[in-house]
Amino acid sequence: SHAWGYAANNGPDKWCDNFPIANGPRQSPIDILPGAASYDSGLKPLNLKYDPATCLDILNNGHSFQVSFSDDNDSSSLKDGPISGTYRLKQFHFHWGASDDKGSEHTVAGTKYPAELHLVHWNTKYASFGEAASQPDGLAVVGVFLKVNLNQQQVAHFSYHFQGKQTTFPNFDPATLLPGCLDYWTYDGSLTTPPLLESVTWIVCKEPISVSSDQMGKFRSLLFSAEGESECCMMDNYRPPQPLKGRAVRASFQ
Ligand SMILES: CC[C@H](CNC(=O)c1ccc(S(N)(=O)=O)cc1)c1ccc2[nH]ccc2c1
Ligand SMILES: [Zn+2]
Repeated sequence: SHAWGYAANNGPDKWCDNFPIANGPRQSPIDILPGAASYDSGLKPLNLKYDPATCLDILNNGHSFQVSFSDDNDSSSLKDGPISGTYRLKQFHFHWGASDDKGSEHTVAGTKYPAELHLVHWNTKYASFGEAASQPDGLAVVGVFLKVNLNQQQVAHFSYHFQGKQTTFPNFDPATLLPGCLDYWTYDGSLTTPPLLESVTWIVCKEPISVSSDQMGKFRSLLFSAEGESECCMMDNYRPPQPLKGRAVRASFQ
């Protein structure tokens, strides 16, 4: 399989070599221009329902760490917002930078946040995540910006893991990662990592959540490398904004 990553030799500028859709018409992330987003009164509030009992494990997959959820029923799911039907939570993960001045994938009028959370959901009109991931309305990802609040307590205790390391992570409630205000921008986009499939309805929250600088330090202590390999800290695992190519960005708020 393709050894894509975020280094100079296998990073975002090289992904088009093995994944030509990288230059497709609905790639993500994008730079969100609030002044150019059109308020759509038809957009409903997000209806997020998460059951901590569905939280399975935490895995360092070599590109980020992801917390996976059992998705054999609707107990952790997303409805309303810009979507129709029910989308089940599959996993969440983060993207972050080597320093607090970068790390988010979406940007807001050029502003980069130190990190970005992605809550990945799939449309239950399809049989599985894998099938949904290849459909234009298959996935819905809720993006939440993280900002550093110097005396903020820990968001969650993710200690460092080698690539491939997996540990149980019982009863984590992802609702604790949501901002108080769920105003959002929405647009049609893609996965932000290979295979870059153009199957994502993006829902990016306007309000960031706060994390401690210690928490950011813990992210940066994660490793891209596997056990026994020369240690390579996991950071700057973000794709830069991609061309909008005429897409509309709608706002759920005025
Ligand atoms: C279909 C892709 C999937 C792996 N990737 C993801 O699940 C994924 C999810 C969200 C985002 S983001 N940053 O946009 O929120 C990026 C990637 C995936 C799943 C099963 C697979 N079997 C073989 C290959 C393979 C790839
Ligand atoms: Zn992501």
